[in-house]
Amino acid sequence: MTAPPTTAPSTTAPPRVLTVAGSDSGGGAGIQADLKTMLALGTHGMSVVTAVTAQNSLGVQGFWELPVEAVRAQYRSVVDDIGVQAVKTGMLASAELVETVAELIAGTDAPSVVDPVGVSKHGDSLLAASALDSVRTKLLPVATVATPNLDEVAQLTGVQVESEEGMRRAAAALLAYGPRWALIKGGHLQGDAVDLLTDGSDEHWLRAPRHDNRHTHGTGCTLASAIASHLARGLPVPEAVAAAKEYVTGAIEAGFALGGGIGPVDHGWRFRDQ
Ligand SMILES: Nc1ncnc2c1ncn2[C@@H]1O[C@H](COP(=O)(O)OP(=O)(O)O)[C@@H](O)[C@H]1O
Ligand SMILES: Cc1ncc(COP(=O)(O)OP(=O)(O)O)c(N)n1
Repeated sequence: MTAPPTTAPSTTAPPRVLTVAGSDSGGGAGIQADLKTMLALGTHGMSVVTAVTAQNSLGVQGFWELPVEAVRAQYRSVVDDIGVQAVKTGMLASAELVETVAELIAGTDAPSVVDPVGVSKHGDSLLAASALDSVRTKLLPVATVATPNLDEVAQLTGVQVESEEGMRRAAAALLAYGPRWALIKGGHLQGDAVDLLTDGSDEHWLRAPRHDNRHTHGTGCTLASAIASHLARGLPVPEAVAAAKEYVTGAIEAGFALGGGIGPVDHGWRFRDQ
């Protein structure tokens, strides 16, 4: 009789991506959006939960932060054993959590996508005002790509954007805090959905048709996780961002109604029947 194999035959593991973010009970944004995006893009998603929100299509009804030790322990569990090829951050809630996560990322040898989540689409604050300075001085300096929307970049830099030229000024102001690349998302402007990616010398304008669909909950989380997924697959930043933009544009076009308010983008749009 032959002995059973001691290990199962293994297939190659997909690239590993870690999201450090808040949970969205409604499943459209936060950790849930990140993990769905990672799966859709062929990567193995892992999570460090920073806060738990009670959230649905109508807004955020409440949130609870996790203790710093719980965030640190989740991060160490994943990174020390499994390892990561890219990290994405989202809702970090407080100055203490921002500083902890910045320190953890600084000690990790992987590219990072920092989505400096401030306020949800419904206007609910997800980051304490007292944490803004920690985002500027601790988190942005360790980011490979920082992906603020227009409200977030205005809060962080003081630059109010009303035009594509304004996006250039906002990107320059953001880069002064130290991220390698700035991706300024113009989703809240009129006309085409135009984003600017720049490292201060290279400039890439990403343009997509605006989809007139109110079900856009989770756009920012989805874009940032898609960028992290493509970075983990080994794409350079401009290519990773272009591929992520294509994915989020399809997800927005396919966004669907759920509940009585703003429904989610469709993370599975590429798998649906035509
Ligand atoms: N209605 C839309 N149609 C197509 N693309 C959009 C639309 N709204 C936002 N986008 C794009 O979605 C991505 C996320 O942007 P945005 O919605 O501004 O982020 P956030 O969720 O952080 O506010 C960007 O690439 C932006 O250009
Ligand atoms: C838990 C949690 N994290 C982040 C957000 C913001 O997500 P975003 O992708 O910017 O989408 P909108 O909320 O603006 O639609 C969130 N709502 N919840």
